Amino acid sequence: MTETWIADDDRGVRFVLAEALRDAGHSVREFSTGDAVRAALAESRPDLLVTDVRMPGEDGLHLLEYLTRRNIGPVIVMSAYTDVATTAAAYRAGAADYIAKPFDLDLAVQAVERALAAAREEVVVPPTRADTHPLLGESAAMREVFRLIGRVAASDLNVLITGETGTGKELVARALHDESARRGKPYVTLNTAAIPSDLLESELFGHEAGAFPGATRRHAGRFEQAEGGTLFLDEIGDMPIALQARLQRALAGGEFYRVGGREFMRGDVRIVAATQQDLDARVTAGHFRADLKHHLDVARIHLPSLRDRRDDIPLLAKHFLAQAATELNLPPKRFSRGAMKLLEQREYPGNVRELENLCRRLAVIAPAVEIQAGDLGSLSMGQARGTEWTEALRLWAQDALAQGEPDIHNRAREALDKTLLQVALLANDGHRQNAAAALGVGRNTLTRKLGASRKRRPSNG
Ligand SMILES: Nc1ncnc2c1ncn2[C@@H]1O[C@H](COP(=O)(O)OP(=O)(O)OP(=O)(O)O)[C@@H](O)[C@H]1O
Repeated sequence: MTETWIADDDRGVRFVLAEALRDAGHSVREFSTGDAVRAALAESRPDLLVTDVRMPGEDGLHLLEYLTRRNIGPVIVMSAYTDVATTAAAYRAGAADYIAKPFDLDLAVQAVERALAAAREEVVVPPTRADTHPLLGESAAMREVFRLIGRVAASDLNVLITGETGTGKELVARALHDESARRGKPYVTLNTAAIPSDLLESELFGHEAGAFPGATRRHAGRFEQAEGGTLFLDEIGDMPIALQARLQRALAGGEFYRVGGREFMRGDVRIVAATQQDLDARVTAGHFRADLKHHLDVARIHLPSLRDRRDDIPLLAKHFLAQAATELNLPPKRFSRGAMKLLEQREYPGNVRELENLCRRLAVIAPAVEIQAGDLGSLSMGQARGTEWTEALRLWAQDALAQGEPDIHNRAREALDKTLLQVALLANDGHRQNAAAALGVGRNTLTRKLGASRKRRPSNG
């Protein structure tokens, strides 16, 4: 039987709503304050809570926040205050529905049934594997990573994920959570490098109202939000040393307190941390606490760079190209042999992320169904990475010659002119004189070339 709790200081409201819900087959418990609900939560959990907003002691919105953070619910808020601020605050805090008082009993019971049905649906529909595990790879190095994920996920150990930028550390963290017993509980992330250091502490541990200027309300930190689940700390190597000390104490003692707070909080959170930096070297240099590293680095998963697993490039490239076509609603494309060869040889300082971005751009920019090495070349030029574009040009020419295409030199020159002109005009807001100066050619030359590429276009297309 569904257990529904009602919190309202108005006895009359509690009574009629409880009776209506019992008639509808619910087991109902009634509470006159938010504090009483909190106390009862120590022993059991409701399937659903209906709560008033204004009650003596803890109000309904705080109660709602408390339950949402712990994944208890759904919660329906009812109130005589139907102003936008109160209603919006309730939804923002995770309310499943908002009932205005006085209410129609039948409609209230329907709202309860609806919220319960939606919550059941959320639990029943399992995410497909494709959604949760987009981690691809066939290379020996990646197969070893998959094996490690499987083994480590089943344990409850803290994990340190290492690897260069864009190698998939975040995907691995997510996979560790999804494959663990904590799946279904919160997965919360905090990027240490993306948040100003003076805000990091309250982001991580939360703060009490009035803890510092601007802290108007109590705020739950990521630690609390992740209760029962996984907390992913990205770029942990950048964490300021003072905060490292606090994190270390929280991990060692299993306890922490909010900024400006006195009450110790106990947390059951698994920590997965990631870094692109050599954490051992940072410890030696005195930038990272050895004891904290010891707590985070219980199990380690290292992600190889893309240059160390080039045999994964075709699989990844085809996947990203198809994905971009679907997402951007474009016709599907494929790589020519020359283009794929170039992709496999190219350098990727940004690793898989760079390959992904490149494939997305090709999905948009390449003119034909089959992507040629030349299409890649025109992208590489803009990246100004050494002689990469001449390499692309070389492969394009090889491709074109092998297929017996005529007039190669003219086409290459035209492509070169057109690309340079477009880039220069774009960079100079269409101002021809400035564009010409930037390219190091006279204005007349630019005008002639512009005219030439315009004139040639109809006969080409
Ligand atoms: N093995 C993989 N299979 C499919 N996609 C991948 C793989 N590895 C990385 N990606 C994709 O590459 C991009 C970068 O991955 P992710 O953000 O996980 O890297 P990261 O190592 O956390 O990077 P950073 O250190 O810069 O934060 C994402 O879009 C991700 O989906």
